[in-house]
Amino acid sequence: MMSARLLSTISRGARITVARMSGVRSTRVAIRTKATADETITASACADPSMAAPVDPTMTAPVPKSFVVIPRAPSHPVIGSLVEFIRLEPKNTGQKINSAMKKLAAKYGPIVRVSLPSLPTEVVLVADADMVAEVLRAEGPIPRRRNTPTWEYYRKEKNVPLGLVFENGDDWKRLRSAVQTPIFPPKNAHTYCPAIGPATAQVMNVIEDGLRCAGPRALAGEELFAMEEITMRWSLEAVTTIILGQRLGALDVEPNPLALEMIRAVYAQVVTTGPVLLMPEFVWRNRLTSAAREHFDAMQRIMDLTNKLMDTTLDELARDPAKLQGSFLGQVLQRDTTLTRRDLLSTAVDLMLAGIDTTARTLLNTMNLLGRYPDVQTKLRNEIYAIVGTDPNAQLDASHLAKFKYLKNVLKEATRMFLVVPINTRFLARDAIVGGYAIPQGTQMLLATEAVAHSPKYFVDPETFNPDRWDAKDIHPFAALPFGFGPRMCVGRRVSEMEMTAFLVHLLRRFEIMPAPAPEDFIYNVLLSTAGPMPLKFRPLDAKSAKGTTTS
Ligand code: HEM
Repeated sequence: MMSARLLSTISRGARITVARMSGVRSTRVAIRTKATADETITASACADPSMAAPVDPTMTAPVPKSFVVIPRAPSHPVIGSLVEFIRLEPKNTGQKINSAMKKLAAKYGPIVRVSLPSLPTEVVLVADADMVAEVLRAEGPIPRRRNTPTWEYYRKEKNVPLGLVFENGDDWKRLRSAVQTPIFPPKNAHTYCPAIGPATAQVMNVIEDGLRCAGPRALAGEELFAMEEITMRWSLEAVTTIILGQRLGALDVEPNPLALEMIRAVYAQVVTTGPVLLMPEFVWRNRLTSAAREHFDAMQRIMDLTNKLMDTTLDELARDPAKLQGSFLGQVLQRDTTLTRRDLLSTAVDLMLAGIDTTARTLLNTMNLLGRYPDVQTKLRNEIYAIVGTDPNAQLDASHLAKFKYLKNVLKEATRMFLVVPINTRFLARDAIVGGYAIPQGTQMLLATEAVAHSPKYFVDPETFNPDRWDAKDIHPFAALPFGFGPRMCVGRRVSEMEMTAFLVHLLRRFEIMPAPAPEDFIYNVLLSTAGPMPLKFRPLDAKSAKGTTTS
């Protein structure tokens, strides 16, 4: 067991050298991305030339076209292609960059050169699954993503490592290696399932109480019910339980003020990022606008709050090392690692920051879709009844998770239709041919993953919510990448899927989601979200309907 002394040393900020424990083999963690069968095939097919189509030696390969003839969006000094963005998305351009990019690809073609005010060099936007594949095949073993300049600036100023999300190169690999095994493989992600059971049961009571307070029409499912804050509180509670092994009290009748402050800070950080990044650097560096001040203030609060929570966990683990098994942080500390206290802090901040809003927003959207597609909802509920039982208090456990088939399709389809991260980035690790153009190593590529996932080229009737489409075997493997791809794929993917499964399993045994309109508008502030509250209506299921299929 890890000694209490070592743990208390960690909590005081010393460097962890070799955390050797009896019974635990001290192996470094290899990064593998065997995420799902289809991804495994894709990844190996990319790497293994023997799997490529046979080449006819008499045919000469077409000569790639030069980089400079790639269509180019008009650009001006300092402001880059901003004028063109405004032309394409005149209203609220700063929060519609993803949509402007979609329109840019429709106007100039699926590969286009763009200049952004916040970037020193031109970037290449691709909005085609084959081209996305070509880019990702050239990402190399340590893929590099663009980081957010304000985040980098802030962390350097505070002497905190850039962290898992924003670090690049060997420093990223070191962090990713340390966290990969405790969180990424489904088998390990699923071990956190029982831990979030109580919070998930509790949030159902919060919803029912909320409906009752809102009045008889809300309780009858006839009135819209605001779920944003409740879903965020649950998501925060679940992530904190998983990452730090702590119940925060975000769902209590009198929620822990710390939890509410965290939610507010995460929200402020997310909504200010887009507008701040459109400002020239000297403006945000000197905090010359209220958005810039709010942005840095939010980062500070997230860091302080996570630091406080982490201290509690480390003290607790120092007192009772048996608790190491229960949380992600404990699991990380059980391995042979050279992570410092600052590394742990930046990792915990990143996991919280990347894990709260993403999961909550995806769930809000999934609930809206299930309300609008009652047949899908009924089929899903029946699968849940068959696997977990009709008793709404029966707990989900890890053994149930592998049995869901339709629920997996529902989540695949919901995340295809609503990519909370609608654009991804990569720097090419080598010279590559993308869309027939020769693109030099180091070029920054923007992957318009949302545009691709909504393209009729890859999905018949793409705006229809059709989970059954995922039974087909011929879906382009790079057409829907809501969690990214390769060694840099979302490290929280399996945890997030497990969390969303738990939420839906509890929700659909307690409530019927009633039809409500589709969200009118979406905005993009680092994450994609609805411009207003997500339209949702719920009705508690009565005992009769809980016995079998329901209809609206
Ligand atoms: C529906 C929920 C989620 C979605 C759609 C999502 C999506 C993504 C995407 C697209 C990326 C970039 C991947 C790439 O570049 O290839 C990413 C990275 C990341 N996500 Fe998630 N995510 C979700 C939930 C979570 C959760 C719950 C956590 C933590 C518990 C998390 C932690 C991270 C981290 C740390 C990274 C950076 C990984 C790295 O660069 O090595 N995410 N996520």
